[in-house]
Amino acid sequence: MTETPPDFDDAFRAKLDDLIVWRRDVRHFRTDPLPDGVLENLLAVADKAPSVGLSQPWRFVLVDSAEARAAIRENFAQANAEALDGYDSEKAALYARLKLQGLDQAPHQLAVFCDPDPDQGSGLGRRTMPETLDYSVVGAIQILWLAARAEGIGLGWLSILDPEQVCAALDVPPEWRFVAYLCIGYPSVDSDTPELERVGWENRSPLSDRLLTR
Ligand SMILES: Cc1cc2c(cc1C)N(C[C@H](O)[C@H](O)[C@H](O)COP(=O)(O)O)c1[nH]c(=O)[nH]c(=O)c1N2
Repeated sequence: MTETPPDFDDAFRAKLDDLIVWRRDVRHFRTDPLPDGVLENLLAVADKAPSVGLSQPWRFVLVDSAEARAAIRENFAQANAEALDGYDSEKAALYARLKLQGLDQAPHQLAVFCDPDPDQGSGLGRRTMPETLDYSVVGAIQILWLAARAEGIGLGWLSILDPEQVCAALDVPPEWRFVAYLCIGYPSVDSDTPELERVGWENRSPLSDRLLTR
């Protein structure tokens, strides 16, 4: 343990802002795998994320088998078809054209779960808000996302899935809660603008829409 922090100067802060601006949800990947050990190093970085009561409730499952990946693809196809049914006219036509996953190209795929009652942390900080465990898992994913982008590696979050089917397909402990399915690899497209904005699905709104003062 050391008490003397590194010097985070203006140049660092400018680069950090670039990293945050260029972090993208990636759906288009090159198929070449990451060099050995790179993904494990990124997970070790994500493992330093803050967590309620220092409980580290995230559970990572590397999805490598063709059988498991096929089950996820089938799950997505079903969930995406049902999602499409929820739109009509032009929005449905646009939704049908969206690419919302990188399952066919991403060389690495990671399912992320939350342990809903980890011994670690002894319950600290979560009695009134047990959902802070899931919040902690999402925080670890955000750190993984930025750490990957800093290496020029893309990450795409896929949630258009039936969570129970994901748990069954990956044969995880029944109490684990599914949080995210992540496609990881080198992006074949880079942009400082979200894809949903580029294709005309949605635009970002000003922060003032979300900021209240009391
Ligand atoms: C919890 C959660 C869940 C999802 C997403 C994100 C998050 C945070 N996103 C990505 C999302 O569409 C993307 O973050 C926004 O469009 C903003 O784009 P950038 O991430 O800035 O590129 C996402 N993208 C996608 O193509 N399929 C999906 O199922 C999901 N699901």
